[in-house]
Amino acid sequence: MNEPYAVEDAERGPTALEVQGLGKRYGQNWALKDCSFRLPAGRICALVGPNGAGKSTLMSLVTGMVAPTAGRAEVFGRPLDAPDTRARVGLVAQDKPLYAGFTVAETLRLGRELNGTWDGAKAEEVVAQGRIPLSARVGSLSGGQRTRVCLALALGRLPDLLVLDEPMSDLDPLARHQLTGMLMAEAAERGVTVLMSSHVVAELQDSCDYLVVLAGGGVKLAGDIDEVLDAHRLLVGAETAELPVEAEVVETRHSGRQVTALVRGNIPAPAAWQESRPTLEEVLLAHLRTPDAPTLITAEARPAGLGVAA
Ligand SMILES: Nc1ncnc2c1ncn2[C@@H]1O[C@H](COP(=O)(O)OP(=O)(O)OP(=O)(O)O)[C@@H](O)[C@H]1O
Repeated sequence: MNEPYAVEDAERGPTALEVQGLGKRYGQNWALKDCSFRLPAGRICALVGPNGAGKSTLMSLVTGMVAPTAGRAEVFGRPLDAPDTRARVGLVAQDKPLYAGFTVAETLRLGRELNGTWDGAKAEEVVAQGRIPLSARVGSLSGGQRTRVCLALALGRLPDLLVLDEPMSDLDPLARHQLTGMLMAEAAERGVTVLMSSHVVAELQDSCDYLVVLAGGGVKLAGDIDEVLDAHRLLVGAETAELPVEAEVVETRHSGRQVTALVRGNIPAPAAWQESRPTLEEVLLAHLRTPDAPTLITAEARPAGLGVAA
């Protein structure tokens, strides 16, 4: 049994993951630079960003697979090299490393032998849900079936933080639905925290309640999804309509004689504009199209080192 969460912020509750100024450079190029955010315990966090933004690099850093060039990462208040910290983290990497010559049963047995904490029934259930025979050789499995075996290995370890790099990309619709249900059950029943990357907004909308967006070399958005959406407003007006000067403009787009603006700031929309709450997809697309849009990191998502004041 793992210890209770090590860090408890009196006002913000326990923290699962905190990264501060985290960066990784390969040669002259930064794969990830100056990345700072906080992920509270028990949340299911979507990690979003354009290709090459550094999502996989961030996941490798926070699971201790790769050493940072700059900054630090803490899991449940401890550095990754502290004893037992790595054991609390489960990873399903994008390249799904498994031994092709092993059967599924042998793979799960290896999981049991390599991990102090192991729930064999849970791991077998994940495999059985996908109707994968335990006697099948891993090398003969499809990409989606291999993903499922990796998930079984990750969940069998009973991690407190589960890091999933595009886990849905090769799963069929039923398997995606099952995975979403599994993650929500793990979060509700065991308080597991999930950090999951995906390019498919619908998947994230169904399963995630927290968001981190990487773009343009840093964190652009971080926080509770509802809070992030509530901070934005979509304004639609005629080409000649002027935006309120106090509005913090994320993006404006022109189509025909109409202008659509995504803005922040709690200001009354002038009569010339029609106002609505944007969808997650509208907010994400606007930030992905506009890498220099103003950053929003909610108070809850700020690492302690940056302070909680706005
Ligand atoms: N081992 C490595 N050696 C050199 N460069 C690397 C290495 N790993 C990543 N990079 C570079 O770092 C940048 C970020 O890569 P990363 O895979 O983290 O992005 P990503 O956001 O996960 O992308 P995608 O959405 O395409 O999966 C890219 O420019 C990539 O080429």
